[in-house]
Amino acid sequence: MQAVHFGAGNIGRGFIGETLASNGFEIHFVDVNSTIIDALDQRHEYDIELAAEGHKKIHVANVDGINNKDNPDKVVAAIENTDMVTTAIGPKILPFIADLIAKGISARLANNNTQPLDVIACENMIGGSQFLKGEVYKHLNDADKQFADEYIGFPNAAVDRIVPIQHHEDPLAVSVEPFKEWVIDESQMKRHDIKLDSVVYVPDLEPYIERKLFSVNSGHATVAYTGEYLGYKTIGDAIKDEKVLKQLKGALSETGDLLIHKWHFKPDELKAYQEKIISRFQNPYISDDILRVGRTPIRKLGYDERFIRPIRELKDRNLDYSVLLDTVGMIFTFDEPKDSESVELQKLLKEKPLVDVVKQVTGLKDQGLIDEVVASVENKIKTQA
Ligand SMILES: NC(=O)c1ccc[n+]([C@@H]2O[C@H](COP(=O)([O-])OP(=O)(O)OC[C@H]3O[C@@H](n4cnc5c(N)ncnc54)[C@H](O)[C@@H]3O)[C@@H](O)[C@H]2O)c1
Ligand SMILES: O=P(O)(O)OC[C@@H](O)[C@@H](O)[C@H](O)[C@H](O)CO
Repeated sequence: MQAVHFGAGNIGRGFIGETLASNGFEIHFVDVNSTIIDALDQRHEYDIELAAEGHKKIHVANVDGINNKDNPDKVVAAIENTDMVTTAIGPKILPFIADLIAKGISARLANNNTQPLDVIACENMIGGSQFLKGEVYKHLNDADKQFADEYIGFPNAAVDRIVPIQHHEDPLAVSVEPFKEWVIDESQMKRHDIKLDSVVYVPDLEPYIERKLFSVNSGHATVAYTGEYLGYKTIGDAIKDEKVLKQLKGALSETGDLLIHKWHFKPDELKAYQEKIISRFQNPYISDDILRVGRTPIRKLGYDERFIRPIRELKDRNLDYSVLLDTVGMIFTFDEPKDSESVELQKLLKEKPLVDVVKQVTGLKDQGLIDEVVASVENKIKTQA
């Protein structure tokens, strides 16, 4: 079995690569980072280390690397014959790889390759694979689209494993937390004979992706933005501060209420899930930078993202969202010169009235909520000064 995986970064090598390799796949990693791609192509193997007592090593073999900037035709040829396509490159990058996937689909039609294929976006976003499908279809003609409708699936997925930015001499080495969870929407698949061991297949992904995004990611981001606001640099240091832990627990309590009301998760099971998440953030074997977890704040302030969506949906149900709103105020103070979206957000705040920036980045139309976000930001700017 062959897989083409876009994004040989932290989660790509540290989780998707591990899972595909342990299921017997030969993996063609596609990336624009020539250091990583050259090393994969020369060595055909790498090691993952578990960030836990014992530091267990997992060996991944049968891999190579293709640089899509230098060798786009090689990527298309790989897709033409592959059994699976996966991505972990970041939601905003998906549109930039869509044309290559489209060319791969056209090549399958030209060669009459009617073996069904699933393209699975493993990104932190709701509806990631279906979003990618929309981008891919922009590059297909009518015949290609008809072929893709029949043979190419874009099943949404949720992936969960904390993989911080890596600092090793070996560019391929990757240290990951032991916890891992990969869930795929079975109803959107075309290639039903491939069922990966250790992956959970569900008939409807929505409850799972919302539970993941609004627990792990809303919580993680709450620690990052509260921690940064209080002057911390890492998640591990920030979460030791009682104020940060209280903010995290408050945020999880609010998103938990939403998940229970909307999806009927059992309160006891959700509580255990949340407690596990808190302990994962406290893992002493991981050093995760606030800069990474808080990265791309404009994306994280999006309408369907980890703060604004639960806030909107809690408001619709007359439930409390005060801690989430308070945290949103702190996101606007996230001032990190190394993060281009943080720089852009700070620039917007200098150039435009606050209310316009809030409307632009959150996409909110509800004037009451817009006013509440503005008040929260003003409060945070005032108390920070
Ligand atoms: N790291 C985690 O803990 C984690 C966990 C779950 C999900 N995710 C999600 O996985 C995705 C990737 O995150 P990451 O932490 O691995 O990021 P990362 O920066 O480590 O990896 C992204 C990789 O994509 C590559 N890339 C960028 N533009 C590209 C392009 N045009 N073509 C090909 N490759 C390109 C980069 O060079 C990089 O190697 C994100 O959506 C993230 O939300 C991350
Ligand atoms: O990847 P992002 O920027 O959407 O979110 C940052 C972290 O919260 C995220 O990468 C987590 O580590 C991951 O989602 C854990 O599964």
